[in-house]
Amino acid sequence: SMDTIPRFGTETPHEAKLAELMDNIDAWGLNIFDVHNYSQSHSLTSVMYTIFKKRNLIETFRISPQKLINYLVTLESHYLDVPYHCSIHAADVTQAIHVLLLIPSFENTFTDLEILAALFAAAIHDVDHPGVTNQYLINSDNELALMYNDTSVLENHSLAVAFKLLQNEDCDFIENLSDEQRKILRQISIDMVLATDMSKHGAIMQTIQSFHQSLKAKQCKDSNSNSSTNDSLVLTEQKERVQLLREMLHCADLSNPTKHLSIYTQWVDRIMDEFHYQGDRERSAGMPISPMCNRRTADIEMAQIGFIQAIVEPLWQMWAQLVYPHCQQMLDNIDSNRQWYEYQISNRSSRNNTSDKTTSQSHDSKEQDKLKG
Ligand SMILES: COc1ccccc1COc1cc(C2=NN(C3CCCCCC3)C(=O)C2(C)C)ccc1OC
Ligand SMILES: [Zn+2]
Repeated sequence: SMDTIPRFGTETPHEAKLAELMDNIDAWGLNIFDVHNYSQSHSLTSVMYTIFKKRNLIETFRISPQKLINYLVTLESHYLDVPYHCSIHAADVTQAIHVLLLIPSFENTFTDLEILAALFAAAIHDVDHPGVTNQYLINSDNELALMYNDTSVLENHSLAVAFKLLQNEDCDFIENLSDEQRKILRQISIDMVLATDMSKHGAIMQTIQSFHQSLKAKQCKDSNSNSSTNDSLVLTEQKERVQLLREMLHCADLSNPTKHLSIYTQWVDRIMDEFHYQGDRERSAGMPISPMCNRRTADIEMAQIGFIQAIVEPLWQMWAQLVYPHCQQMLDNIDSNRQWYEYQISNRSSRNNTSDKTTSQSHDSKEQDKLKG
């Protein structure tokens, strides 16, 4: 008999709790760590399956639910158990791009196929990530660097692994797409995942500036012509729509500081664990230790303030301008989170001057509770 598919794609004794969490699938404040815990560590499968159902993609593309789940569970199992670049990060980025695609400005912008490709790209973008940077793979003569000639090594590898898994008959959930649709899905996914390579960040920032100016100019012209159009962006060229999707995935990938402090600090702990473990491997291999990867000298708060000021805030400010006022919550969270880290630093110095040494952890958590409000 057709064994029924569980409501969120995977069996869990906490289905009621998971249902409560999934009511927030469209919200920026979804707690992806709770989803991971209540889905028996299947956050990527349950988030993707819930989004596909909600967006009616299973009907639109005549997807076999069982093959979709087979693919998602297999993809999830090919994310490694590393602190940051694990399947929870993929689930987090996938849910983030789903929320960004819901912004009213994009109501009439993307085709169903482009939305399918964007969600697929987010889900696969870091699969089989070994928890070290491209530079480490290059410096350590890793076979992946050899395979991909030192160019976007991790990003090329994740794409290859993700598409390899699709060749499995039981996992080919896009079997009913036409050849043309499969070609477009593959083309958009490759473009978007390769754009998550941080070495491309500068180039993306360059194009965003000029691209958004041309879009705003276009938007004014359109709205003047017929006042009926709401603020939704209509882009005739697929190339332009893919440019937007590329930026959107990059924003989703760099969205940790745009989340509530209690979520953001968990991602900081995870990335520092991953970078420090890389630093340990570099130290024991006698390699130069990458910046911020040396657990003995790392200044976690300074690294976050630098990350926000140099990378995350400028990117999200440019993005928020295009979709104003729909991303103010992200900018507000970035600002309050940066202030919290600045407060930690200022507090650190005064704390060092006091005689009684309150343990930093309990002190911070008390501060954190105060800030939670
Ligand atoms: C430049 O920021 C940092 C440096 C060292 C320690 C910590 C930070 C700030 O914290 C984060 C950093 C990243 C990333 N940093 N980078 C790269 C790494 C190589 C250095 C040059 C460019 C940045 C990435 O590719 C990702 C996106 C994984 C992701 C989440 C973070 O915090 C939640
Ligand atoms: Zn990522």
